[in-house]
Formats: sequence, C-alpha cells, structure tokens
Amino acid sequence: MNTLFDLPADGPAKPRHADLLDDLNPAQREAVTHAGSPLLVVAGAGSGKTRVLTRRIAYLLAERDVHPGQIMAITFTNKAAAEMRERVSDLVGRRANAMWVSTFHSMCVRILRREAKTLEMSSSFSIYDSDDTKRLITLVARDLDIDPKKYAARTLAVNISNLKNELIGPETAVADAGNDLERRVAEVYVEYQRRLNQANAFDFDDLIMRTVELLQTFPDVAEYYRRRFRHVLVDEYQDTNHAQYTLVRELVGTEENEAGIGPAELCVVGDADQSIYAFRGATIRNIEEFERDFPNARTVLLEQNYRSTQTILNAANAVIARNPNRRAKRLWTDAGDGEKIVGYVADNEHDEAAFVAGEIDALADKGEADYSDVAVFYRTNNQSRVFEEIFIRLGLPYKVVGGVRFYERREVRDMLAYLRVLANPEDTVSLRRVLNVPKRGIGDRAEAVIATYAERERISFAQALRGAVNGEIPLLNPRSAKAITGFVELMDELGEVVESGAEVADVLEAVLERTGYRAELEESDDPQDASRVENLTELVTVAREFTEFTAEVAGPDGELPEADPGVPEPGSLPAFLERVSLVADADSIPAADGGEDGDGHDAGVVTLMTVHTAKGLEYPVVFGTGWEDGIFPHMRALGDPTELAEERRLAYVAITRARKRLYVSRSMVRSAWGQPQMNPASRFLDELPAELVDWRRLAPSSSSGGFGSSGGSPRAATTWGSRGGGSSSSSRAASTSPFGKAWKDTVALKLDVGDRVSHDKYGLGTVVACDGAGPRATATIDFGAAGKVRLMLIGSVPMVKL
Ligand SMILES: Nc1ncnc2c1ncn2[C@@H]1O[C@H](COP(=O)(O)OP(=O)(O)OP(=O)(O)O)[C@@H](O)[C@H]1O
Ligand SMILES: [Mg+2]
Repeated sequence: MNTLFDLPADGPAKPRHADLLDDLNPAQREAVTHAGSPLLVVAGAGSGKTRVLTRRIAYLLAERDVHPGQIMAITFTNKAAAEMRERVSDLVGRRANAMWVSTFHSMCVRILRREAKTLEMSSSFSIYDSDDTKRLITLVARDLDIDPKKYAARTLAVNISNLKNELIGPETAVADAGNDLERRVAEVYVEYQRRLNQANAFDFDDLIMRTVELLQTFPDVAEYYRRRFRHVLVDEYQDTNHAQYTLVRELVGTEENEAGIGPAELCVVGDADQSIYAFRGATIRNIEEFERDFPNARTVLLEQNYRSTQTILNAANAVIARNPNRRAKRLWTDAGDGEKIVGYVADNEHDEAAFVAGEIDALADKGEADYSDVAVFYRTNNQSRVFEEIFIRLGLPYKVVGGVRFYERREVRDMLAYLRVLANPEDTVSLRRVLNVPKRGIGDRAEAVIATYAERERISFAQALRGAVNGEIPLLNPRSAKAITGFVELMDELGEVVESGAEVADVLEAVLERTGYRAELEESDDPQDASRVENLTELVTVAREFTEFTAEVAGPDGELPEADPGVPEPGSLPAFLERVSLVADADSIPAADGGEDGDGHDAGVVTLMTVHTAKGLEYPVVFGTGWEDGIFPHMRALGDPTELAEERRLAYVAITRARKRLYVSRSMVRSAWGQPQMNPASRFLDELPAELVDWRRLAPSSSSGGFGSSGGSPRAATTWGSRGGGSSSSSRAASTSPFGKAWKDTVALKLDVGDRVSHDKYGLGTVVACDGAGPRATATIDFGAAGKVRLMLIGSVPMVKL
C-alpha cells in the first residue's frame, strides 16, 4: 500500500483520482476533497485523522494542481514530521522535498533564518534549549540579586515561558505585573530577553513568539509567506497553544489583502480528548472555537476507528467518559472484540518489569508478535530504568525513546557549544561554557571581570575577550590575560578551519584535537571518560552522516530541489547545528541517538517511552505500566480536577495506541525516589469495565468482596499499606519477587572498579573506586548527570550490579 501509483522515469504521473480515495470512508473522503473554506477534522483516536492529512496533500498535488512548494504541513514532533514526509514521498516521490513538513519550531527556524535581519538578528543565530535557558536565567537572576531560594531559576524560567506562550512581551509583563513574583519574573524577563538578543540567540518559545512578531509587524514579510503557502495543514491541533494558534492565523491570513491574495486554505485535525500539553499552554479552546476563529469553517467528524479492537476502544471510551465538560463521541470499529485486556498486580517495580519482559518473550516465542510490535509505556522517564535493567539481563533488545538523551550528555554539549561559538561568536552562554573547558587557567574571577566589563561597555562577551587580549581591561591579572589570549587565538584558528569550507565532521575533529579535549579524556583513568570518548566519536559519526545525507538529498548534481533562502547552506555548520538543536527538542525523538533510523519501529526491538511521546503512534501490543495513584495519575494531579482530567486524557492516549493487545499493570510497592512507597491502584484501572479485563494476578490479601465487583481493579494495596505501617523494611520483606530480591537481600555488595550498577535513586553508574573492606566497604560511583557518589556497601543497598 506504499505506492498508490508508479512514477515513470520522466517524472511523476498523475495518479488516478480513484486510487487516492478508494480506501477512505465517506467522511474521510469529504475531508480530503474539501476545497476552499477552512476545514476542521475532529475525531477520536485512530479514526484516520493523520491519514486524511497525508492523503489530502497527495490529493492537492495530484488533483488540484497544487505545487509541493505551496504546501506547509505542521506536526507536533520531528518524528511525526519525518513520518509524514515519508508517507508523502511514497505517494509523490522526490517532489515531496519542496514541501515544508515540520514541527512548529523547525518551521519558525526556517522563517527566522531567512528574516533574521528584519528582527535585527543575524541569520547565524543560536537556538537555546531549556538547559541553556536555565543557565542564562541563573546568570541574570544572580546579577539582579534575586534570592535563588525564594525564586528558583526553574520557577522564573517556567513563568517566562508561560508569558511567551501567551505572546506577552517583556514590556507588557512589566506593566501588568501585579504581585511580587510577577514583578520579579518581569524584571528577569526584560534582562533575559536583552541578553538573548545580545547573544544573537532565540530560546524555544521565542522561535514561535518572534515569528508571530515578525509576521504581525512586517506586512510585506507576512505577504511573502501568504503568497507562497497556499495550503496550511496542522496535525494534533488540540495541542497548540495561543502563540501557535496566532502563528497559524498569521500565516493563513483572514481576508483578502490589497494585493488580492485571499487567505490560504487551512486544514487542521485534532481530538480534544488527546490534549496532553496543557503544561506548555496548549488549549483545546483552539479546537472548540475553530468555527468562530475561522468563519465559514467546515467541520468533519470521523467515527470509525481503524486501529484497535472493540475491547480496547470500549476501555478507552469508558475511561474518557469520566471527564467532565467534554463532547461525547462514540468510536466504533468492525475489527471485532479481539483479546481481553490483561491486568497484572506486581509486588514491586522489578516484578512488574519481569512480568512485562516475560510476556514479551512469550508472545515472541508463540510467534504472536515481533519485538518491534511492542511498546512499553510509563508516565515519567525515570521509570524506564527498571525495564532496561531486566531487558539487559535477559538480552531482550529494546530502545528507549526520550529520556537521558545523547545530546544532553556533558561532553556532547561541550562540543556543540564550541561549534555554536564558531558559528555565532555572540552566543555568550555557549562561549562561557567552553571558556575554561578543558581547564586553561581562565578562572571564575577572570570570567566575572570580563562579564562586568562587557556589561559596562555594552559589548558582547566575545568582544570583551578581545579587549582583554589588547590589554584594555585593567582589573585582569596578566596570567589570566595570557590565558585568554591563548583561547582567542585558538578560536580564531578554529574559525579558519570553518572558513576553509571543511566538513562539519572535520571541524569537530579539529576542535577535539586542538582544544586538547579528547587528549584529556583519553589520559584520564576514570572509566566514565572512556565512554565520553565513545560518545564524541559517535558525534563525529553523526556529523559525517549529516554531510553524506545532505549530499544524497542534493543528488548527483549537488543541487537541492527548490533551494530555499530560509535554509542554511546544505551541509554547513549552521545547518548541522540547526538540525541538532531541533532533534534535541524536548518533544522529539532523536534520530541520531544510537545512529539508527529513529523511526521508533526499528527492526526487532521493543520500544520504551513515556505516554506523552507515544501520541500519534500505534503498536500491535502495548504495555501500560505503573498504573498507580500518585504515579499515573501523577501525584500532582491527585487533588486537582483540572490536572486529573489531563491525566485521564493521557490514559486515553495510552489505551488507544494499542491495536490488538493491551496490558495494564501496577505495582504494590515502588521505590520511585529511593524510598519504597505503597501506592494504591490507579483510579483509571477502576474505570476500565470489569468484563474487559482478565486479571492475570491480583494483589495478595485481596480480601473483601473481590475485584470484579468493584469495577475490575483490585485496590487491596490500601489495606495492605496500612498493615505495612509505612515501615520500609516490612514492605520490602513482603516482596516475593526474584528480581526484588536482588537488591533487597544485598548485605554487602561486591563491586570492582569498572562495574556497572543501577541505583534506585541515582540511576545507572560506573564504579570508579573501591575502598575499605567488610562492613566499612565503600564504592565511589559515577552516576553521570547525577554526579559522583560514595556509598556504603553494607546493609540494604538499593542498588544492583549489572
Ligand atoms: N479508511 C481506512 N481504511 C483502512 N485503514 C485506515 C483507514 N483510515 C485510517 N486507517 C488506519 O488506521 C490507523 C489509524 O489512523 P491514523 O493514525 O491516521 O489515526 P488518527 O486519527 O490520526 O489517530 P490519533 O488520534 O491517534 O493520532 C492507521 O493505521 C491508518 O492507516
Ligand atoms: Mg494522528
């Protein structure tokens, strides 16, 4: 079903109309062929919304003589964008390259690169991710003498982000600030924004906000894009926030302008029940008010689900029906009832993971599913570790999507910071990051002197460094000045490598060599540093592949189809950095992580991910794990009806990812934060109709009344919990799991330098030193991002050797 029509050698043939519409139901067909007025497709999960969007693009190209360059399609994640591009190229071949298929963020980067000068920025701007943002906000708050205990950088960052999502600029924030927090936030916001500008950088929220500003302030710019993009299509519209909504409006235009250009055709698809990004300002208002926002809009409803069995759908419908204030809708399928949902109550999280692993193995043995058919979902990233441990031990191939990402590793960030400074010397956050990495004698004091000088002279940090070389900064001691001179010369030298037109991978090699960064790691006897070297080698590989990939897209003639001024020169350093910034986006799946294709359906591996990441995807077999009150729904939501409704939508998303088989499990005891805790069953388990669930294992001492009668989910843990009296030792003793035993019974863990361990609180680590013996035995363990920790090895160490 990949190719609906063949491409003759001399260019794409016109597909026959019928082919494109054949396998659609009447409502889908209507949505695909609708022309003219704005179109909203609202429908439950798995009803073919994304299919409609993709097919509509093919139909526009084939039947309505639309040029690929006139199409802009927006998806929620880079993964979805890649998938859509692929689906469309299957339909129309290489012509698909001229379309813009991207996330909101990537699309804005493209526009901003092209138009940066209009906003008084340079087109080589940097993109600050949440980590850079926090660093800069920390610096700003410190300079403004803000007490970090009272106003943590994180709090300030969240508040500023919220303002940006509402398109509230710094001046307005200052004017509107009504209380102490708001005043502080506004104050930081003003300075933060000034420094972003000075650093020639945009943060993630800026990408959207500043693009809106651009389109609203400069009508000719807006007109250019309106002329160009005659079709705008948006998937997952329920997760757009105010800024994104405004952006869509600006792109499409609402009425005919003087030049006689009418609004572009808009098509959005979404499902209010799957809105799960309220914490980023997403609002279902955008779906609900679509007809008001876009007059003459047409709404199409889809009701047939093509993804799941009736059992799975009934479960999903029953859970979401508990949410107040929603428009009821019924999903049906003709796929039949299929298998019952399987439920499992585990003793602890190790037992739960063992159950999941065992079940996956059994399905594979019986030939009922390949590993790649299976996805394991959890509520938060930190829950992946237990699954990883068991999968590693059992040799079950898996892949974690999201979590601690390649691009978040220290050494990778250091190298990218070098590259960013080379592309954009004004990028102060990156510059200050690498100033003394590896150590070259530029201490904190020297850095502060430079920063103050830059501040006073109103010049950038990079310019101030040059000032230091020229002896213009009197407070700097000669040793520091010399070190700085060395650094500036080094950067100039590397700058020449870039100028010479070297490939990104070679620039990276030059940085690794000439800064001494790699040598330092290689000389270290810390085993963690060995893995850092490997990661850097991997980064060089990523850069190489990037160049090769670009060459491939460009074709033998080296010309990219439809060269676009918004795109940095293919294969260039800015192009590489842009790609990396965007794949490192929090809601994306890093294609480069591990180096394989990154489409989530790798041959032969089980996929582990959070429910948030799973949005829009589907798998024949889904394990929903950790269904406990306090985990899923999240602790934060327990006393808050609005948050609880959002968690319930998340449960709806989780359930509706499954095509054939759904498992739900919970654990009676979970050591989520280092301390064993007993969580009652998730209320969402109670909401599953009892007759749909086959409980493979129930909680022990599930006394009164049975579970079937109470709606299918055993809530025995509550009574069990009170028996346990909250004492961690007794709750541990109650565990019967062979996997639980591994840590529970450890009296003195025997470890050697180089051993890999997994700690309940700190995560995966490597032993770097062992001291003492017997009861005084300790090990120093490097837990990566969590740092180095020295631990006693006696008693119940919440840690296993891998
Ligand atoms: N008319 C149809 N005939 C056969 N299969 C279909 C049809 N419409 C959709 N499908 C299939 O159903 C599945 C779900 O479709 P799709 O992913 O487009 O749904 P969706 O509404 O976007 O779901 P979600 O809300 O989860 O994003 C896909 O495998 C798709 O190929
Ligand atoms: Mg979809």
